[in-house]
Amino acid sequence: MNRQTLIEQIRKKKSFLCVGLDTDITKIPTHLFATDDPVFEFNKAIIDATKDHTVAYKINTAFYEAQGLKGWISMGKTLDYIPKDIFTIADAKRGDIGNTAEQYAKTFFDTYPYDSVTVAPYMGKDSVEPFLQFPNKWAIVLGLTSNKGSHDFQLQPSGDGLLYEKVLTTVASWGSVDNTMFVIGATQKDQLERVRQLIPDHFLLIPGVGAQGGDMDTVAKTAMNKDVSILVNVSRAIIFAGNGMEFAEQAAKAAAGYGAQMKPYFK
Ligand SMILES: O=C(O)c1cc(=O)[nH]c(=O)n1[C@@H]1O[C@H](COP(=O)(O)O)[C@@H](O)[C@H]1O
Repeated sequence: MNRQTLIEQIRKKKSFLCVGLDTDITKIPTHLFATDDPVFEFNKAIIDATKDHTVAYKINTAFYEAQGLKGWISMGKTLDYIPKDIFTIADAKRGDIGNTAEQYAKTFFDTYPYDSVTVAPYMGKDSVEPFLQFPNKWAIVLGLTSNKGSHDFQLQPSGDGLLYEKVLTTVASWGSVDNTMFVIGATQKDQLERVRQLIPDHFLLIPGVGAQGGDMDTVAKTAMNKDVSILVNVSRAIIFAGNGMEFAEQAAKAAAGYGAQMKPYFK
């Protein structure tokens, strides 16, 4: 999906909600274990319940990889089930030397035809560039993450600024606003303004709202630009809003709640 189409989808739905399908098999409702693929049945119901409010789904591959072959099968079926007009993110946080990175890009752009994949830039340019070679595909590069560990390196001084600032401006020079997004944690509210000074036009994937305590309004007010250019991810607070027979209805309610919070930002 290209930038223009994504922006059109966001404006059409008056939403920048990304639902995270972090499907932890130990947390899905027990009645689903009567089916032959409980993880996929869970995801299918969540997608049906939330798709009207959602412009993107983010599949965190860790929860599927942990299940081995069956997990990869459930992931592939889930990706296939997501409506084609909704942006898809493989949250795989990949990064390696060039020839290996090419295999990762092939995995999440061809074998599993996601629109985008999250990438860790620690290994530098030759580890990110392979993800920038595919038309209408995106590298979503970790910039300033939502976790406490962001203070260990990302928020440390580097040259005349902070390390994450150098990452944003350097990585932004490797690609374009049409194939590079950045992960910026909603919990980093003091840095959001600085982020937009450095990268005013790039799409941002913003996790950390909901279970991690990030604030939707602060994010919207500070990070939205003329093309909106934000995808706010919510995983656990939506997909595990309930845990019984009514889990999908409760997920729908939670997604509608986040959707309602976004509406006022669309004139
Ligand atoms: O790359 C990510 O998606 C990510 C980056 C980051 O800095 N923080 C972060 O929470 N995430 C992911 O975003 C999701 C957040 O999940 P919830 O806290 O349940 O909404 C998880 O899949 C995380 O792996």
